[in-house]
Amino acid sequence: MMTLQFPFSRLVLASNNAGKLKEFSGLLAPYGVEVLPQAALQISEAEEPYPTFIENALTKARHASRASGLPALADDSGLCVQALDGAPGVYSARYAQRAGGEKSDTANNVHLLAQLAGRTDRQACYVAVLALVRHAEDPLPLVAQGLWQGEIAEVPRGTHGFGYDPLFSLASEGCTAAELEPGRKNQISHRALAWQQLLAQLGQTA
Ligand SMILES: O=P(O)(O)OP(=O)(O)OP(=O)(O)OC[C@H]1O[C@@H](n2cnc3c(O)ncnc32)[C@H](O)[C@@H]1O
Ligand SMILES: [Mg+2]
Repeated sequence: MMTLQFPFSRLVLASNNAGKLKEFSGLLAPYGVEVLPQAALQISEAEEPYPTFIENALTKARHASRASGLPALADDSGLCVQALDGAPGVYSARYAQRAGGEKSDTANNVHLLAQLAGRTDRQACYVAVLALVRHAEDPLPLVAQGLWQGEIAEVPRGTHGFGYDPLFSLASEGCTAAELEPGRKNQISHRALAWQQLLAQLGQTA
């Protein structure tokens, strides 16, 4: 295990997604940094109005840092499906809601399957963009991205993970992301890859 000195001992995790929080607690565990989910500090959810992951990630990080006075790490992520011209993309959390349905993982999965009905071209990519700001006005945030290629299954399988994981099928693993052990997902996911990129940058700047 690489030992690494963080330039700070505490940070706010600028997310309200329980699945992400669980994955980040695993990813950050070895580094001895105290991680505070923003809800624990009564920080409101930031607006995510932008068309790119990076803009939304930075906005979430700055919002949490401004409210807490602490460094903040944000993740803006989503699923990009080739046959749907990259949708749901930055709207992944709000996919069914934007079509008049409810805001839930189940509704999003049902909507995605409906959009792909009859399609055999089912390639997709998970994207995660991380932004780490040392303070709210940080002019030089650390930014990293990770991509994870898969295919959208015909039926959901598996109970681990969150979001679109039951539909995200991995040829190399022979299962969906929701059938992977959480530790395995945290080695190979878009979020894990982005985190490794961020760590490399921290190594350079610490
Ligand atoms: O903004 P925060 O508070 O972090 O939580 P969120 O769920 O709204 O997060 P995003 O705005 O980044 O939307 C990302 C959506 O993309 C999907 N997603 C991202 N990463 C995923 C993963 O590892 N597994 C399954 N679905 C994922 C899932 O539907 C998320 O709700
Ligand atoms: Mg969000």
